[in-house]
Amino acid sequence: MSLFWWLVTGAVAVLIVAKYISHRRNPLNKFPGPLFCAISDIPYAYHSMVGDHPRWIAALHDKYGPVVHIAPKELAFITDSSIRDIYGYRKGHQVFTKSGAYDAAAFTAQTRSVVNERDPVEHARMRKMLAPAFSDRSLREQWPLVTRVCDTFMAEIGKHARDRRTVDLAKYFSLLTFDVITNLALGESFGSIESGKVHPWQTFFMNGARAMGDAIVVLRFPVLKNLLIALQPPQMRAMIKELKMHEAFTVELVRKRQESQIDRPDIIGRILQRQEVEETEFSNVFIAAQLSDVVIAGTDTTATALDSANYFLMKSPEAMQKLRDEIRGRFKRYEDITPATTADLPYLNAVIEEGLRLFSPVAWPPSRIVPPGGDTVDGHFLPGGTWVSTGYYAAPHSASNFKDPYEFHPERWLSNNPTDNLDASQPFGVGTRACIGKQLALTEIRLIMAKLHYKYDIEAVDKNFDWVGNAVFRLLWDKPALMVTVREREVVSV
Ligand code: HEM
Repeated sequence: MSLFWWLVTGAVAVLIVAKYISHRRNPLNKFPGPLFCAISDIPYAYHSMVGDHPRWIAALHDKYGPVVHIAPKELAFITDSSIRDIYGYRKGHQVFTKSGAYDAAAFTAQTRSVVNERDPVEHARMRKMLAPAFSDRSLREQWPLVTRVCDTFMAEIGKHARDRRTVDLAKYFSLLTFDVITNLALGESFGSIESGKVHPWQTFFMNGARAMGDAIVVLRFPVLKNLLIALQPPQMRAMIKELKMHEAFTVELVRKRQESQIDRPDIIGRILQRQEVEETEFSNVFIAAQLSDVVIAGTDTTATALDSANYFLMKSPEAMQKLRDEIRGRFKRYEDITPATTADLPYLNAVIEEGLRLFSPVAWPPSRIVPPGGDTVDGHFLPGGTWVSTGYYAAPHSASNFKDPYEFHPERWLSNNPTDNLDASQPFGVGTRACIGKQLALTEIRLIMAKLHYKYDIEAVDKNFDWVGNAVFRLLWDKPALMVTVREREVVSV
């Protein structure tokens, strides 16, 4: 063997011994899980890269129980009490801050933003700045904007029905939620629905989110990270170029709006007003970073919720019929369907909850750090610095929380339910870092569902297609087409 191979073999041997020693000393070793996960981040990274991460975590819980050692310094949980311990407020306990994984979710190196800010005080400042845009009053003022976009979507779907063309509902939901959010967040209309095409800027956003998913993995391997920064392979250079274009484009939108003095009840308008209240001037790049978060966090998530609710309904004719009966029984005219009148449709709400439970749009385990000095999760004392999470996908798919966890039963959300632990499904998160757009998302979803199923009968083109099973997870879900036929129920004016 040459000297080179002796050196390589020696280096590998030293690495294995070092890993073994640190493994023996790791206090998390007492928790169950695969040995490879306990000594290396490789399994975590591998499942992130192949796109089955949420399913992998769920399978580990099925095998090892409610707490699993998923990476050397990281544990995953699935109980509702772990959700409260990790993400909620506990009197006398310190906050579990977001983990270093969130450093990957950076819009720019110049500033942090509401999603990736890890410091609780700074985050509270950002949340306060954004809160007025998501207040009940603000949302009420924004409904005409949302309703207009929803009606454009309905008219476009109607063209497919009249021409007897099939339609990719997943694509159209994505165009719809992008048009809604860019209208609200930035006061800009990109007309994606009318064009039937994904706007290049939406592609920037989606590519940006995927790049963040890859960066989350790379950050786990500091040597690899430094190597990539030093070598800058072509894909990375292209990605950085795209991120910079995205940044410049968003900052320019903010600049234009600052100068225009338009008074419009949208999210950017509320942020600009906030400057006057606080008597501070936020930089354009700071505002752009917050708005970019809102667009990334609010577009694909809402579209995924619409996709899954409709996919599962098309697989369950009985549930579909109950939903149609509820909506068509409640509304005499299409014009009567509004954000206010759709708030209290019990079956519709149950369908949405169940879709979110079965296919959580945020399916990545949102990790937090146990504070210095250590703290308990689910009754286990954990050393400070341990990364912990409750899987928004894994928890609702565990038979320890839900009966027949992989089956679509909206009824579980309707009446006293002794078999399911409904608190274990928290698709919008819990605590100070929970979703700021929850009310906006739910109202938008209810409005679209009610309008769609009032006016049209939709059916899957291929009734056996496993749409959920074919979705790949890369921070967001990469979803296959959801091909449907649409038939107009009756002549109703839009
Ligand atoms: C069905 C749709 C949605 C789901 C399931 C969802 C889910 C979530 C979850 C689970 C979190 C916490 C993530 C974490 O801890 O890492 C979150 C945070 C967030 N969401 Fe949503 N979201 C949805 C729609 C929206 C919409 C429509 C908006 C904005 C218009 C939005 C804006 C945000 C923001 C800004 C955060 C960060 C909050 C913070 O850290 O303070 N989301 N969302």
